[in-house]
Amino acid sequence: MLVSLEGLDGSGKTTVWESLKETYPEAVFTREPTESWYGDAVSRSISADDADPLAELFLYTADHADHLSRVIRPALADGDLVISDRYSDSRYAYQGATLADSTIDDPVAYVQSIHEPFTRSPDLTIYLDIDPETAAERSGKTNKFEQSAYLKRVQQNYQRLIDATPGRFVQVDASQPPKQVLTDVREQLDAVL
Ligand SMILES: Nc1ncnc2c1ncn2[C@@H]1O[C@H](COP(=O)(O)OP(=O)(O)O)[C@@H](O)[C@H]1O
Ligand SMILES: Cc1cn([C@H]2C[C@H](O)[C@@H](COP(=O)(O)OP(=O)(O)O)O2)c(=O)[nH]c1=O
Repeated sequence: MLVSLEGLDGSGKTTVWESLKETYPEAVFTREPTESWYGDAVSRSISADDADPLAELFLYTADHADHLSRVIRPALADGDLVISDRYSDSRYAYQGATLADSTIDDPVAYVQSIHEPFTRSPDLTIYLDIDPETAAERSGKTNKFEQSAYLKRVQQNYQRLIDATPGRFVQVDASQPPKQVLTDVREQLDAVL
């Protein structure tokens, strides 16, 4: 089973993901961007304020393709539980926002369309729900994605994804104290496992 954790920067995904390692020690814990050289290229792009948004989309997508073939598909073939800190919805929501002012009519649909022939959808996506202002504060506004106006667009895109496939998502109130967020996530996971 493939479970993804999604949400705005600062929503607490990594905090939850780290804690889940104790709860599910047998699971495969992974993340996007990955730690491969494709992930390194993505990190360089994140730090570049003038990165071309379309070039950046393809860097993230290359990292995802490698992640799928090297980590996700083999782990699922072995019957493992896979828990990924960010996955394809991050591309739909974030690059859907960076491409909003481009010549592409419907960037979210476009980004989905380039994934559709090869990706593997998560079985469950836990969305850590937080308002963009709190998200920007918590994440420290250190990169170009961590600004509240941009995160507002990203949030709208996530909402669109949730509305399109409500059965795949569970939402957790990420404004709660960390302990309660973790309890809610564990409850949701235990219910499906
Ligand atoms: N529920 C929470 N309430 C308050 N602060 C939190 C909560 N969860 C995480 N944080 C803090 O917010 C910051 C970002 O958390 P992090 O887990 O890295 O988020 P993300 O991976 O979604 O960007 C960290 O300083 C973390 O300690
Ligand atoms: C995976 C992914 C991340 N991102 C962005 C979100 C983050 O701002 C940045 C790095 O992701 P990440 O390291 O998960 O940041 P955080 O822990 O703060 O959420 O890359 C995308 O724009 N598209 C993607 O496909």
